[in-house]
Amino acid sequence: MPAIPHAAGIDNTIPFLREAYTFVSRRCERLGSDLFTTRIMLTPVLCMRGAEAARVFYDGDRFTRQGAMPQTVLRLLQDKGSVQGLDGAAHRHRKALFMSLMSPDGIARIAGLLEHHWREALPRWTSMAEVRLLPAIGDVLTRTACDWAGVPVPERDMPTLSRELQAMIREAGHVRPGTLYALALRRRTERRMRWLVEDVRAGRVTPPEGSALAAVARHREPDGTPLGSNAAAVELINLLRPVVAVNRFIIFAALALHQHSEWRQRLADDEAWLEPFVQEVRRFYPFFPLVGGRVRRGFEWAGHRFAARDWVILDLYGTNHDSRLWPEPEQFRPERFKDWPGDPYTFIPQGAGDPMAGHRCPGERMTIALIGRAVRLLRGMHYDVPPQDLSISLSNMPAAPRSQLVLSRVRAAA
Ligand code: HEM
Repeated sequence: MPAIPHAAGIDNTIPFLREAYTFVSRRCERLGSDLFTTRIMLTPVLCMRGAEAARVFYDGDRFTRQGAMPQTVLRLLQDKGSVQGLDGAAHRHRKALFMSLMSPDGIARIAGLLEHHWREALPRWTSMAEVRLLPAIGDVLTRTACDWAGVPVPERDMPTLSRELQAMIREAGHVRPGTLYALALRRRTERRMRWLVEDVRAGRVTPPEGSALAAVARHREPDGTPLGSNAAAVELINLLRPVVAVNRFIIFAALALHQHSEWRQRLADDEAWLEPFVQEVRRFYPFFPLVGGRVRRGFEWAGHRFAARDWVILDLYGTNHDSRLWPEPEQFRPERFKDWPGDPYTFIPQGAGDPMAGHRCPGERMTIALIGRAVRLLRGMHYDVPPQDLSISLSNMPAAPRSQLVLSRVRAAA
């Protein structure tokens, strides 16, 4: 069996944290291999990238997410009892709950709610000297997500909830004092959601029919017992938080409209460019750098023996920037998505494979719809982009322009 190359260094934790989005692909290039072994946090890990690696990682039940992420990331992004921690039939049963909420009607409704809350925020933005777009869109999306999910939140609590949800996303890639603060905030959000589920079950709150709150509160485990209220709270947050996280893609879309301004006109001339533009935003800009898994049962692939409990990392960002799959990957070119056949293993910003069967993100169509609606709303606004630091550090997970994209002189189009 040919040996898999080993990356230089006894332990690569510090380079991993420093290089973040480019850690895996740099070493793949250097070693001339799509797989290599190393140590991170003193633990042996196999890193891989590319379409074939994505297929192995996502097809079948080879990998579990249990024990595959640092505790802080796990607690901020998914937490115990969530769909991500389940495997096999139990996972598919819970996943069906998420997929049932992603109907074309449900997605059209959330895009309409985004527009409603965006237009509601616009008069405030026009009265401000400057609007910092990342948190401003985070606030709009918090309202959108709660409305869509049927989660009632008193107006006075909205800013706090928005701060809590945004902190979970911002701190997930770090271990620093802010991370502990975000964890404490998360506990508060979990309590709020647990009480809400208990209120629904006790008949004190009636959720809108067909809403996410109704579906989660009424969900039953495969053995017919109701989902525990802690797990229900975690799953509700698993619907709210990622909707708010779409603010990062929306500011990347705004940045693309600013830096590739010819696309404003092309989008105005032909609406058919909207989806290719959104897809290129999701490919080009950095969001989830990678996903981790642990081998469930031993298997062999590419001449390598994967033993049970082996830790494996799949490079999402590197696969989306693999020049064999995406020629000139560092060019922003929506044209590449014009007649794209939709391969589920080459373009993987939200995971790969079949979302019904594996851990691929259930919210991908929703994400595309939200970014698309936001692009239309941005095109319908006038604003200036004053001088600021728009650079994006690929060492910082999750990435964003350093300035968080500041707009000035915001006004609605005539
Ligand atoms: C902001 C854009 C988003 C990004 C970058 C993103 C990214 C991802 C990725 C990479 C995974 C796969 C993790 C794995 O393989 O273990 C995932 C899973 C997941 N995402 Fe998303 N996501 C986004 C939006 C959404 C939305 C809008 C929702 C729901 C409203 C959502 C809910 C979930 C859930 C529940 C899972 C776990 C699925 C499972 O384990 O089967 N995400 N997401």
